[in-house]
Amino acid sequence: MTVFVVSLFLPNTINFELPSSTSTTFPNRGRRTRPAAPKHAAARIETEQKPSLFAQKDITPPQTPIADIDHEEFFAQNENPELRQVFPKLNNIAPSDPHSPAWGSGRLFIQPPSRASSPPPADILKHNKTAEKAAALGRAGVRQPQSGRSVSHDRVFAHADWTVVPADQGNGGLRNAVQAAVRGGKLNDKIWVGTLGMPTDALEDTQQKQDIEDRLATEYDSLTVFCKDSDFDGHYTHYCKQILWPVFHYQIPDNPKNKAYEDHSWVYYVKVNQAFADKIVKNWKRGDVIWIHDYHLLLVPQMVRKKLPDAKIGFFLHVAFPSSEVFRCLAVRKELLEGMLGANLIGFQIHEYARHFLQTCSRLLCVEATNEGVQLEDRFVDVISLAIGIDPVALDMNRTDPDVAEWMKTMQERYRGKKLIVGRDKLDHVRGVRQKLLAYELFLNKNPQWRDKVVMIQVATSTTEQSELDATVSDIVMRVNSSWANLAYQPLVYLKQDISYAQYLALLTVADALMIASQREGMNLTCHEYLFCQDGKLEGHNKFGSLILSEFTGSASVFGGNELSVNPWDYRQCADAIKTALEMGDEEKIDRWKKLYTAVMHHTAEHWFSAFLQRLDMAYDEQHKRDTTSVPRLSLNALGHMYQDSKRRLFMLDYEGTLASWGSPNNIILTSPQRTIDVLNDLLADEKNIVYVMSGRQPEELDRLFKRVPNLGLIAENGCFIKEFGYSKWKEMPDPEKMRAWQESVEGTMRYYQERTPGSWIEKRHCSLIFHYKDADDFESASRQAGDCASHINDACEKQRVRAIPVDGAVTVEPIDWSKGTAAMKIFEGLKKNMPPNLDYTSPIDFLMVVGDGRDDEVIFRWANELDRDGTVGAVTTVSLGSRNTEAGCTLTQGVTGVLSVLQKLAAFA
Ligand SMILES: O=P(O)(O)OC[C@H]1O[C@H](O[C@H]2O[C@H](CO)[C@@H](O)[C@H](O)[C@H]2O)[C@H](O)[C@@H](O)[C@@H]1O
Repeated sequence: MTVFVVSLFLPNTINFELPSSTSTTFPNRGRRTRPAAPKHAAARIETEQKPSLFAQKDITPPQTPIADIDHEEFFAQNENPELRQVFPKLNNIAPSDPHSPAWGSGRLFIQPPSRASSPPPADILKHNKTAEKAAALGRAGVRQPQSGRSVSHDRVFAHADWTVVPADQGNGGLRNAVQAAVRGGKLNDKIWVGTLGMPTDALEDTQQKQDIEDRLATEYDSLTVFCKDSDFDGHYTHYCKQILWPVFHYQIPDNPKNKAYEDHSWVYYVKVNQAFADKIVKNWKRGDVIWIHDYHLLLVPQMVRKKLPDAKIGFFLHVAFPSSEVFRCLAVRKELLEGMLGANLIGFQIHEYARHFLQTCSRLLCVEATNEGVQLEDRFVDVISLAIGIDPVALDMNRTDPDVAEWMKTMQERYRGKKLIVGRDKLDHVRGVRQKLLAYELFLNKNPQWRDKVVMIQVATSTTEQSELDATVSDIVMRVNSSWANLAYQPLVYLKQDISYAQYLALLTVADALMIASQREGMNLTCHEYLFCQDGKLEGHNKFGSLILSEFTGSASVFGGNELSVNPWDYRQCADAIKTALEMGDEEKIDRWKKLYTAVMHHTAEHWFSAFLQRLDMAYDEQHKRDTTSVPRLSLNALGHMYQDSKRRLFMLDYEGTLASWGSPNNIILTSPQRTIDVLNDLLADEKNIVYVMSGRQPEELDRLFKRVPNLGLIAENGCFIKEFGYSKWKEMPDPEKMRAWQESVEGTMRYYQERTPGSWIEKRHCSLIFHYKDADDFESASRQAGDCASHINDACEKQRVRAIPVDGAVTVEPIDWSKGTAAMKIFEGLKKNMPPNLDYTSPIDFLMVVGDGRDDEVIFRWANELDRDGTVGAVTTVSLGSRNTEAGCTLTQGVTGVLSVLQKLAAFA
């Protein structure tokens, strides 16, 4: 079995070697802030290629979860010279949050320039004459020549030498997790699927391109997805960065500059997602696992599902998932949700994002969402939260590099006698660098005693041009320094460029506090790496520094309040937190750090990786068990034998959709077809048979329907009322007072939505309320209202023990504590104690048949299967109609007619 790890960027990219005279003319030749990459490429690849060293050399792999692991013991066990060979060089791994540089812009490597221009405006895209029209308007949309390059010029790349190097963009957390899983023996066979993260039009139709693809496939376990430069630019720079990234991080599009309402770059998002799906489909073999990552590829799960209905697909969202109120601003919200729902398992970093997703599906798609996942018409999609973490083993190795020690020494000398507050963040609005600096300024203003004694070092990496933010931040930096600096002291060191990995580790180790002020962030692994580096293991260090962390990061949910939690919008609170961090006594510092460190060591990258795949296996098996294509057909022959061999039989039969076709819900005088009445009477003619009919309808309706079937047992309103077999009185299961109480409040809410949905109506039953919108004038908008209505009721009514369930064209609100399952249980218990008056023998039930067609029948299938499993009933048959996934033991595809004819045949055996 191979695991396809699908992520926008491959862990490797290409570095070209051009004659120096030529290369200088290419804008992509970036400033080298790190040593030449190829040297490290080889080392990194070695790490990736090696099979589990733990497995090879009898080194004890860390068990997951490793919360209780003793730190000393853990590293002592893994301190092995062999292991060091796996991490021979620093810079083999990057920070877990590496901050990708802008695509196609000045970078570390020599790569072709992009031939993309900005995506054309929406009105241009609608027409075929794109080029002419754009040219006539003199607007972007046709490929414009750009300075420093030309199409013929960049062909030089097609003949240049090249090497594979570790990419400087992408998800470092994911890469480290894959590496840790390989090392830990949890992942034997993997294939990365992704792009090179560089423009590739210049390589079009060349042998070079083929060679690169082949080399990556054979030597680096990587399938390369090639897209046109303009497609990738539209996808990544535009749709991902300008629409999805801000919206997923709550940058609500309420200003005219925001692009969330426009969708011209959507077509590129679709194209790139499709290119990924095609690549996967082409290479997938039965048994392979597909694990797709992050917001760049939200449509891929469904695109793959369309072609490979049986594939095992997982999806993990690394960034935050916003509340439904924010998500609904996206023009293509349904497509995005449906794209994700192509997976078998969807993972989020924390519970809050998973809950938002479930709520959003319920509201916008009007589907049933439970705590476990989303019930679609024909499939269930599991939803979990599982926080990613860092790889302590690799980090431990890498920090012993002499460069780290060197940098630590330099910094200690430079900042002797000063407390250091550090940070490394991407410079965009979401990461809150501005708020952080303002808080620091306030802290210095309020605490003169600290001036001269504290330095904040802020590294700000920039991915896209954010000139306004850039200017604001620079102003603050200047203001702080001009207010409080002197010849020997600079309170704020601001580096608007990335630093080497050695400097990064040194910075985290010598710091007294780390401050993260993200307005939103999926997780934030920088603070995990910081806590790890603060363990005092490096010579001369015994830090246990404080962590000031925005409450809006995923990591805050993992740390359980042991950090100094701040709201980055509350500058006063942030300034106070800085003071607290600097003045905290050792005892409290160590106590907090220990708890935080335990959390870091519990949520490791390796644990995350293997736990997700385990959950995916479980979800897939469970979903497939229920898939009707793998559920056998009912065998009449076997059923007949069981029927004849039994002494006392119980039938539990659903009514609408099973014994009769669905009637109109507002048809007051509902009648049962004669054939149904006859079949039931035939069954009841055999005194060994006890027959119950179950329905969501009210007792009065069922009385009317079955007045010509004496002795029939009835379950009304999905289990809230029972009329026992052979009796004539109904028993109401719930307390009628309680029912009245919740109905009163829920009806008000329902009425609100109903009034806004022309053509909808409310049906009131004794124990349930139903909002019908099947015949609404505008079905689309009605289903949105219905989704909101369901979600509103579910949020408000948990205490009243009722739930709203979206069903086909309606939302049903009913009590949680009563169902067909609870009714069946009660009836069965009763049968053990009391004999129905017309039966004069005492044999226990040895034949049980349950037939149903709806989701509400699943509880009773489950109940009956349990009686089968524990041997309470000798012969149990559970039958589901239709094609929805089910827990029933077998299926019947001929609908109501099929059910009636099977029952008729059984009755004839008497
Ligand atoms: O900038 P992108 O190329 O679009 O990628 C977005 C970010 O992805 C990674 O961060 C996300 O995943 C991390 C690990 O799960 C998580 O800690 C972080 O909160 C997420 O935003 C990557 O680490 C960042 O550098 C990218 O900017």
